Amino acid sequence: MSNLAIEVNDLSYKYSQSSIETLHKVSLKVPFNTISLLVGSNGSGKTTLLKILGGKNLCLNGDLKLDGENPFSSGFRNTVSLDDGTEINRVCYFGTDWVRSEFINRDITVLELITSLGYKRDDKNNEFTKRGDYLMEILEVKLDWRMHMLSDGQKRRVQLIMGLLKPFKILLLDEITIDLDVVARYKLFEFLKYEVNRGKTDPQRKCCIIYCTHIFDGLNSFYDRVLHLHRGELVGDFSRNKINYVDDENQTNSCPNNDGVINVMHSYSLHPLILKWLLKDEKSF
Ligand SMILES: Nc1ncnc2c1ncn2[C@@H]1O[C@H](COP(=O)(O)OP(=O)(O)OP(=O)(O)O)[C@@H](O)[C@H]1O
Repeated sequence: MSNLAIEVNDLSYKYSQSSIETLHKVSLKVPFNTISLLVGSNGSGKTTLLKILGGKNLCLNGDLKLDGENPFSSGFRNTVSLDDGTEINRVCYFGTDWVRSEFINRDITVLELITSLGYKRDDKNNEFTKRGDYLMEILEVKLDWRMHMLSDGQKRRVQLIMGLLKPFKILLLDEITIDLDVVARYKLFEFLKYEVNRGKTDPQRKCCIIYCTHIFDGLNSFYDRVLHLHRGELVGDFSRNKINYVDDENQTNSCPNNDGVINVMHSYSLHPLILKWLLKDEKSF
C-alpha cells in the first residue's frame, strides 16, 4: 500500500474571474509521517493550493490523490473509523477566513460547539474529550466562552480545538497560528509533532501536515521539508536534513548543491529567549 498522503500531478487552476492560471502544472508527492512548510510571497498560490487539496475549491484538472483517492470523486468519504471505532478525518483544511463565518459568530458556547463534534464532558476516557481537554489547556480556552464575544485570536484558538478534536490523516494549516502567542504556538507544534510521530509506530495513526506560513521563528525542529511556490509554480523543495547552517552570509545559497545540500545562514532571533521567559512566567503564575 502506498505511503503517500498526497499525490498531485500537473495540477493547474484558474479562477473563473481571472485571465491567468493561479496554479501551473504543480506536481507534488507528500509521504505520511511528515510535516512540510509551504512558503511563497503574497499571491503566489499557497491558499489556492491548500484549498484545492482540502476540497474547498473544486479542481478537475490534473491528477490528484489524497489518502489514495481523488477527493473530488463521488465516492470520496472524508471520515473513516479505526479498528477501535474511533472516527478520524481524512483531510482537514483550516484557513483564516473561518473566524468571519456566520456559523461561529453566534451566541453559542465553546462547550456546545465541541459537544456537537463528539466532545463528552462527562466521559474523560473518550479520545475526543481527552484531545479537547488537552488542547483547551494549552490554548487556554474555557468551555463557557461565548463565541460572539471573542476576539479573532480567541476564535482562532477555538477553531484549532474544533479542527483537532478528531485525529486527522492530512492536515492543511493556512496561516492559522498567526495570532497565537509564542507559548501557545510552541505547545501546539509539540502536539502536532506528537501526532505525526505516533503515526510512525502505529500505522493506523499515520498522518501528515502541510503548514503554510510567513513566520519562521520557532519552527526549526518542527518541519521535515520546505516547499516553495512562486507565481503558481513549485520552484523549490528541500528537506530539513539537507540544511547546512553557516555563519557567513557569502556562503549561503538559494539552491541546493548537487548533493541536495543547501547552505543557510544561522539566524539570530529573540524567539528562544522570549519562549523561555513566557514558559517561566507560566510556572510562576
Ligand atoms: N476568488 C478569487 N478569484 C480570482 N482570483 C483569486 C481568487 N482568490 C485568489 N485569487 C488570486 O490568486 C492568486 C493566488 O492567491 P492565493 O490566495 O492563493 O495566494 P497566497 O500565496 O495564499 O497569498 P498570501 O500569502 O497573501 O495569503 C492571487 O493573485 C489572487 O489574487
